[in-house]
Amino acid sequence: MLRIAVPNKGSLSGPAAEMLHEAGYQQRRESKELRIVDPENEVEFFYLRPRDIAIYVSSGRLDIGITGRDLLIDSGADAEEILPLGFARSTFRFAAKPGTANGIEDLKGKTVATSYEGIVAGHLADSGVDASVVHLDGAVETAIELGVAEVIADVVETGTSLRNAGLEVFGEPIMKSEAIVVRRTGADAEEPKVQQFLRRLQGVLVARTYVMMDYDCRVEQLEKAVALTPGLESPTVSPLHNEGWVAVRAMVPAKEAQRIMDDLYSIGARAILTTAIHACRL
Ligand SMILES: Nc1ncnc2c1ncn2[C@@H]1O[C@H](COP(=O)(O)OP(=O)(O)OP(=O)(O)O)[C@@H](O)[C@H]1O
Ligand SMILES: O=P(O)(O)OC[C@H]1O[C@H](OP(=O)(O)OP(=O)(O)O)[C@H](O)[C@@H]1O
Ligand SMILES: [Mg+2]
Repeated sequence: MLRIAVPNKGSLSGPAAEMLHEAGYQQRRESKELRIVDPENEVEFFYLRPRDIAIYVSSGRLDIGITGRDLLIDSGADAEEILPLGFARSTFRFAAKPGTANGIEDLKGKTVATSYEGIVAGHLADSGVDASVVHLDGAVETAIELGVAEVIADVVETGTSLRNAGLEVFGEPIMKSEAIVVRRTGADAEEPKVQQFLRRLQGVLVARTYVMMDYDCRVEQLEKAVALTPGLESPTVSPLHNEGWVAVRAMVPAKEAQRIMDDLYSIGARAILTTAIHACRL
């Protein structure tokens, strides 16, 4: 049975459970459940704090985990990213009152408050900057107002929390993060049960980002049309009853579907349809 760590709280937990559900796995019905077994799929899910997941996975007691890239790096655990999942996207940045600092070099001798001490201390050391780091559990934006630090380093998504605290980001982004699947460093990623789990999640990612497009076009326009809709392998082309016409079917990125439909129409394609993909194995 594959043992999988899933975030029990915070920004990662809802979207992670939704993705696992879409991938056909049972999920807990009640937010206090700590573990569930899904016997049909031969997996067991452990609901853990997102920050602890890489540590459990690195111990080898759990096979796989879903966490944030920033949390993995912050933990320093012996685990590696094997699949990015495209949700809980954020950047990790320094911020301060306007006019305090323009770049990391201005942090010398200052105090930085953060919940991600591992990332910040590592980044300061790599940059050769000598600054103190104070660890806070959350709501670090308030640390400056209350005099605990001159600078903070925190997760930024929309920037609303920083604006509300009267703070501004400065310097280069320290890192970009999103939800990821982690595995113990050096563990056999080719293991069939692990591969099957990853294929299911990849299927969800593809179903979310692609649509199926069907259209009819004249044989003379086929090469131009196929250049617009190359598909993943190659489009399916079938003859129509009307001679000189073909039907084409290909997967296209959902974000580009409307533009591609306009372009196909302008080269003479007709009966252009898109349909959602519910599940897929590439
Ligand atoms: N506002 C946000 N937008 C996108 N991702 C976020 C946001 N806040 C946190 N994250 C991401 O979520 C992960 C942190 O999860 P965690 O549950 O520890 O914190 P949280 O979502 O801030 O929840 P809480 O602080 O309430 O416990 C990190 O990978 C981080 O990048
Ligand atoms: O750029 P934004 O869209 O405002 O999002 C970023 C904020 O979201 C998270 O905070 P959360 O609400 O989880 O509170 P916390 O600081 O206690 O973790 C994060 O720590 C930032 O404060
Ligand atoms: Mg938070």
